Amino acid sequence: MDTIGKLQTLSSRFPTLDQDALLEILIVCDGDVKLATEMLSEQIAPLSFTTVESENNISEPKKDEEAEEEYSSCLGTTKKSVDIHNETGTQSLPVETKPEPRTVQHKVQLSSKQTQQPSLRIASPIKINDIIHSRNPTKRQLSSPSTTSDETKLQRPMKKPKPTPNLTPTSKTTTLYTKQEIESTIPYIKVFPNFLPPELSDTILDELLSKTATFKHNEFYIAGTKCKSSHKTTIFIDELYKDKTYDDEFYGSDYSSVKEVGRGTDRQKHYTANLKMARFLVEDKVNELLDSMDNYDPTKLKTKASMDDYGNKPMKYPFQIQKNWKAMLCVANYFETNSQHLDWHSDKLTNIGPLPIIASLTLGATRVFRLKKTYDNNHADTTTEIEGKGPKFSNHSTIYNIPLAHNMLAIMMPGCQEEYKHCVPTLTDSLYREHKQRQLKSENGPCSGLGSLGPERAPIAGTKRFNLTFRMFHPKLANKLPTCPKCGKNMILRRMFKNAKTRGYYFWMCQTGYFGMNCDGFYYAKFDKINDFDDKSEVFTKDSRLASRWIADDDFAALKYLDDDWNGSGDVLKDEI
Ligand SMILES: O=C(O)CCC(=O)C(=O)O
Ligand SMILES: [Fe+2]
Repeated sequence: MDTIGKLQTLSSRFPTLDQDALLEILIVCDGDVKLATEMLSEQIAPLSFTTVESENNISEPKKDEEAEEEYSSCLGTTKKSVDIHNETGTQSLPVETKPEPRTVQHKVQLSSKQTQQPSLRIASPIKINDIIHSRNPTKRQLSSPSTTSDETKLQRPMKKPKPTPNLTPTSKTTTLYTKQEIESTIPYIKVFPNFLPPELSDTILDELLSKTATFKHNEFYIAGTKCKSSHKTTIFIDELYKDKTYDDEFYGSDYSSVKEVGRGTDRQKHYTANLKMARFLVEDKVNELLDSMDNYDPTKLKTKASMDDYGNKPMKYPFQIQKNWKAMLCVANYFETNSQHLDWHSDKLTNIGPLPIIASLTLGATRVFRLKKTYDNNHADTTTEIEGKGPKFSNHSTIYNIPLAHNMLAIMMPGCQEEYKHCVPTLTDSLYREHKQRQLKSENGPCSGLGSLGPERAPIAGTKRFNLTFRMFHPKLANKLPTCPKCGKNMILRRMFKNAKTRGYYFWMCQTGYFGMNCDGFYYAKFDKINDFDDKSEVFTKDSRLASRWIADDDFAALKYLDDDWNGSGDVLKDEI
């Protein structure tokens, strides 16, 4: 059965859970529908519940508290339902977290064998209300017919409930509306509303609307199963770089089969004159940001550096591009309808290198861009035991929503791909309603320039939204990637993140291993010369003492282990994949 089929099976069994949540649990269960069903059943098996949603509920505006509740449940659905936890996860403005100033950590180290204690899985029961409130109109179409009636009783096979000795926290959801809120909460994001001259943004939008036929769905693999992305993409590339090798991640996929629909075909376009103009403005903005920081200087580095150690200017990170950032490539995403979405991911580093900058410009309808830390820094225990499957990684970090409006530039700065994952969720009716209400409340207020979901900012586009993601091929990685010492195939670049002891080490793994095949070819990444473009030394090594590591300044769990010895990949592949 393909993944879509598996999702449909799960959806018919658990019609109250949304597609993102089901997909995530399917991934956790390695594509095993039976296991996913068992896990979900364990949580809701003892329950017999009544769904109360009626057709009227979908279109009629709700009272504030109701909308708030549904909105936050809806936003939190992914995490909540995947981890099967029961908190409502509502968190409203103002944002309360203030990030630490960022600093640099660059560590080359030798250490003793790493040991990891798997922890026990602690599950909490689902609350019926959560299930009911997490329902949304989009899921309705995927639900079994019995759920579409006004009042339906769903009876699960009776199973003895498992004792729940401890409640594991769930993800909260917070929506960030203003530049100040966004940038002070997520230090790796910079936003610039109304970025392009208005005529240019409208002209490019027109141009893209006339090119929609060149956008295609991406194909990718989950647990060995071929899937098709819900949204579509196309590629604009600088003529100068059209022959560069780049891997399939630019198509939203890691898998080589996508090459056939991608490189060298009608999906690869040259920048048009207007896009070139936008590109240059984006480059100028990124370089302005880079120029406002000091270049990385290891001599200034202390055990734990902080921005203040260098005066007022923050220092760039060690392996990031230090200057002259170029938007050589633009992967354009196209969301035609509100239900088209992009699942949780971090953009792959293979060609763009460690600590990359990705600048994304939204044109057309406003959609929510969602971010969440890649690991859970508030809970030391990031693994849970899944029966018969060993320890699994879990993450209850806050989910942040950023509504991206027409002509808004969002720059993912160095560290964003390493520390956060992101997605564009389906725009449900409830999510839309909630944002409309907030927009009305804040008209002429501090959020007036931001946060209006839907087509209002660019009526011509209707629900259509384009997102241009500008990227730079890393000069050291664009032409020459390491090949697998075992099978000779290409390798992909990743960073360890699941375990605080090893978090931050970059490594190369055989791309076939990533797709569940046998090859476990592995190198550490060696980036000490990555910004010396004349240097010809390799960017990989077998010697763990030369391995390159970057740890975020607020990652105290990992910083604690900074000086520990660690000498080997050990079970890295098993742990990290
Ligand atoms: O559409 C967006 O805002 C995000 C696009 C994205 O994450 C990607 O292209 O990798
Ligand atoms: Fe992305």
